[in-house]
Amino acid sequence: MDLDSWRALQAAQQPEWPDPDELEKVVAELGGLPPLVFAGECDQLKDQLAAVARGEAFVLQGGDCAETFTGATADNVRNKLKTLLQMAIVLTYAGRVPVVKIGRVAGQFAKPRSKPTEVRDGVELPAYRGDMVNGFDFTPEARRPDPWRLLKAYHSSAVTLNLARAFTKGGYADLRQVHAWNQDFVAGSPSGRRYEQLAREIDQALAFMRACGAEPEEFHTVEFYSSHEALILDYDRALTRIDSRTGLPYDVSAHMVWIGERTRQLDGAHVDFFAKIRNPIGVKLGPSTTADDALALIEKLNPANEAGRLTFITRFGASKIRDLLPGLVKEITASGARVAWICDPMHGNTFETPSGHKTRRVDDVLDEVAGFFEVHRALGTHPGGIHIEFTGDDVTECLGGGHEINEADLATRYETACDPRLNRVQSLDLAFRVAELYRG
Ligand SMILES: O=C[C@H](O)[C@H](O)COP(=O)(O)O
Ligand SMILES: C=C(OP(=O)(O)O)C(=O)O
Repeated sequence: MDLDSWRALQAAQQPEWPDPDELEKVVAELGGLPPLVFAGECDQLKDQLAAVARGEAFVLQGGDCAETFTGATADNVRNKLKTLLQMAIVLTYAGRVPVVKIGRVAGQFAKPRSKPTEVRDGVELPAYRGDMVNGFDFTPEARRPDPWRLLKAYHSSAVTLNLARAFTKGGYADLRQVHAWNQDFVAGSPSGRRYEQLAREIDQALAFMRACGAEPEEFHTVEFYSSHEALILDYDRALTRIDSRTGLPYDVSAHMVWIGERTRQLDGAHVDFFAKIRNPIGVKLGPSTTADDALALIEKLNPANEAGRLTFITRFGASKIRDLLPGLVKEITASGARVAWICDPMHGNTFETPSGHKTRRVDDVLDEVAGFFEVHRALGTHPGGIHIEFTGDDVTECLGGGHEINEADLATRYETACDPRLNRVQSLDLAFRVAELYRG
């Protein structure tokens, strides 16, 4: 199998590295570094995603739009996990469904952009493409792509994943901590109070289980998986290893990787590379996707029709999902293809305010999710999960939600390096809404 056949194809959204020799050195170094995840863990996630495709579990996938090197701190990682755990417990308890927890973490350092350059006050510089490629500051030095950043992305991913593993396996994710996840600014919000009630019910259920002598391992730790958009192919190729058990290639930079809306060209480099690796993979599908496009992607990426291998992450926008999703789901279901369907209610709902802030309305996010459930319920197919951009902090990047953030508030704590994220209260609101939709 030629793992490098993608090199002969058109690869969209790649940086123009100024010095190919430097890139070669970095890639050689990355190639000798240990895996961040094990192939067996990727297989385990694939099995869980197969359950999602069968309608037996639900995916909660989320994290920053763009992770940053300076953001890889204990507080940040803990706050993100706390949010994810709170959302997952709401979905599990109120939605009555097993939740597969996947972070957009430990590798989400590269961004596709609509325009290759950015202009400010008449000065034009390369667009920021994520910390893996260049710096956020608007200076020629920062915006120059630097291949040594690939190595920094690896180390930052390792640090983040190490923390995430420690938090999820070392007691923090224990169900007895269910109240601790609800502290600070989130606790006083309506969803925070609703959560507290739910946590009390969980306490009682746990006490009852303990009294019965039952205390399964699952109550003390959670399975948590990493994922990112595998955009910069030099990075993901350098971290692809042959699994000693099976002799098959896995991208060991994350458990799951996905192809973005801007790089899913059927004859492009990304699809070719993804066809070779054995991880569970996702493909983002935007409003221009036809059923034929999706069927051709299935043929290339999952010819064996293995459940759990391929997840479609739709991101149509609230105003389009009810018109565009049914045709796609109908034809793909009729073809017999086994895919999991996940809704990304963020990327089709972005707009810019007159103040120049990229934002999203929480109402649009909720509406797209509602549309996703309506379409799948009407067709008898499984609404398999959500894919969101969120943070564990009290940021003001999306409009509306529990604390009613309005346009004038956006500048207060607008901290994203790329697209606007839900804050923790908004994320919790969403989790309650999704749980209702799931049970309904
Ligand atoms: O996160 C997604 C994309 O990278 C992002 O939406 C592109 O943003 P842009 O239109 O500002 O380039
Ligand atoms: C770029 C992203 O999304 P999309 O490919 O759907 O635009 C993303 O999820 O970061």
